[in-house]
Amino acid sequence: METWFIIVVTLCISFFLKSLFDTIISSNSKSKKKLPPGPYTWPVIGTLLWARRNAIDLERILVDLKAKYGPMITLNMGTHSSIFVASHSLAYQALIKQGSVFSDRQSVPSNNNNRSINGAPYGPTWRLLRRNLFSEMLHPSRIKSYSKARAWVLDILLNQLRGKQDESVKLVDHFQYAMFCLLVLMCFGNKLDEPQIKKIENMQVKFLLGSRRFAVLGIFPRLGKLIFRKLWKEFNEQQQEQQKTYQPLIEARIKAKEQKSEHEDEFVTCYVDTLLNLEWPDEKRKLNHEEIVTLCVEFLAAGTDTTYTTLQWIMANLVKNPTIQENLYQEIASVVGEKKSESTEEEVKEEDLQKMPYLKAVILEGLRRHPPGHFVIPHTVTEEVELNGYVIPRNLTINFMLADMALDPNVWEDPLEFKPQRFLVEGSDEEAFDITGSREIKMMPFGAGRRICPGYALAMLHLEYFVANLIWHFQWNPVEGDDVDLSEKQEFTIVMKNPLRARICPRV
Ligand code: HEM
Repeated sequence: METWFIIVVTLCISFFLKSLFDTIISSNSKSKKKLPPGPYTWPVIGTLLWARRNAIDLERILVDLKAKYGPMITLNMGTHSSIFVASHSLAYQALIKQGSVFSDRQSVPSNNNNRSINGAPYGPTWRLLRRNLFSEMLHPSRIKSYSKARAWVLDILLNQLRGKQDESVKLVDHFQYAMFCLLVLMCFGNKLDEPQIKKIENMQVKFLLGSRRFAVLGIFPRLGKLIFRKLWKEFNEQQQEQQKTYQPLIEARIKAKEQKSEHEDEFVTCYVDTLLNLEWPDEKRKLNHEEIVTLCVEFLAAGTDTTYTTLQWIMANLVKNPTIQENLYQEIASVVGEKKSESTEEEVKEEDLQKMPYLKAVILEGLRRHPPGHFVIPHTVTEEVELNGYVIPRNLTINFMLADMALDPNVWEDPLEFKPQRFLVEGSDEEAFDITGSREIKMMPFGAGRRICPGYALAMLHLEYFVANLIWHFQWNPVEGDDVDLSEKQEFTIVMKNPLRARICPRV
């Protein structure tokens, strides 16, 4: 018999058994309550159909299903079933009120026991790694210690853009390069040259684009190694390439730390330093270099793509809406004055950003209208639990439709419009918008609750700093005859289908 035929039959049988197993587990749940409603999907056919869909298709289907079934929907996607939540108040009940139950993760394909922050189950490994990132690298004082690094990267970006003044520039490439320069420095403590940054950029982008295909390896970890041999090989090769690239940077950092006393004033702690100090309490040993590389890959992936994608969406809206751009420029100029010379070293300083409520409103509106991820990373529950009268079993993933929530006309007036002023509370002492959702969830571009993005404050700072400076240094105009197109496309995040091009004109 042909090998491919055996593989297809094995695959179909295993998917069928897995679906059956899920159904049995769900129907055997301790509670007599039902799963949230949803359409019936044939196990094998369903698998083949779902395999072809991306997040944008999935979201469109879910929006239609929401109209029919309500704000909680169960979808059998062939290989697994998932529950989707499309309501602010239910997201609040789950992620904030019952946060400890709703913060687990399903295991993903991994050679390292899920020892990354986003992949680790809710427990001691996750707590250790997340606390290290949050209290070491993302502590406000550490974030501040990188202000010189941000000024260095801004200078690189402004010089690149000045060189392109009369062209219609494809901006996202420059935003991407800038974010990599910054995050690589924060990660490895070293200002790398352009070819090195480009190499890392390409490797990380390849890894992120592959991650959707690699997800299938986690569904049947053992059988998957046999069935998807080529994919496993590719996955392993990518991991080896990462090791080969990052290992020398880690070693260089260890050396630099040994010589630290010679350059004490210039020494700023980087992510690798914090990881080299960390110890697994259960095994009483330090992290090995392979484990450190995994965490560096995560740091770069989480901190670059999301931010430069959002930066592009925000700048696109400012090109499309000249009045909003002008209002923003007026606010910036009222705080720091007009730009006086051509120098790219002049900057809107970080401490000035606090005095710019309209800038903050522009960034929040960008995150509402164009969150880079339309769903959170799938959660699971630590124990079977009920939500809104339905059962959430342990073996199913639960996801939150954050982009859809941000367009709910019951919460947001004219939800499709880009209106930063909706975030301004004029003449009121009311606190600024709470992006963490700890009091109420109206939108959640960073997630909410215990798994909320730990990098949200850093991301907000990066967006505010770069948008303010890009608007203060240049006027941004549409390219003649080329209307800014806000259509979406899925890559790792949801990006502009037709990347932004603009004519940029220095203010001085
Ligand atoms: C505009 C920028 C960003 C957006 C919109 C964003 C959004 C998100 C979202 C939606 C999640 C999933 C939350 C969940 O599963 O419930 C997440 C997780 C995460 N993000 Fe971000 N993020 C951004 C920037 C960053 C930055 C700058 C870093 C760090 C340098 C970072 C590190 C992480 C990590 C480590 C996780 C996993 C958290 C966990 O599982 O406990 N992110 N982010």
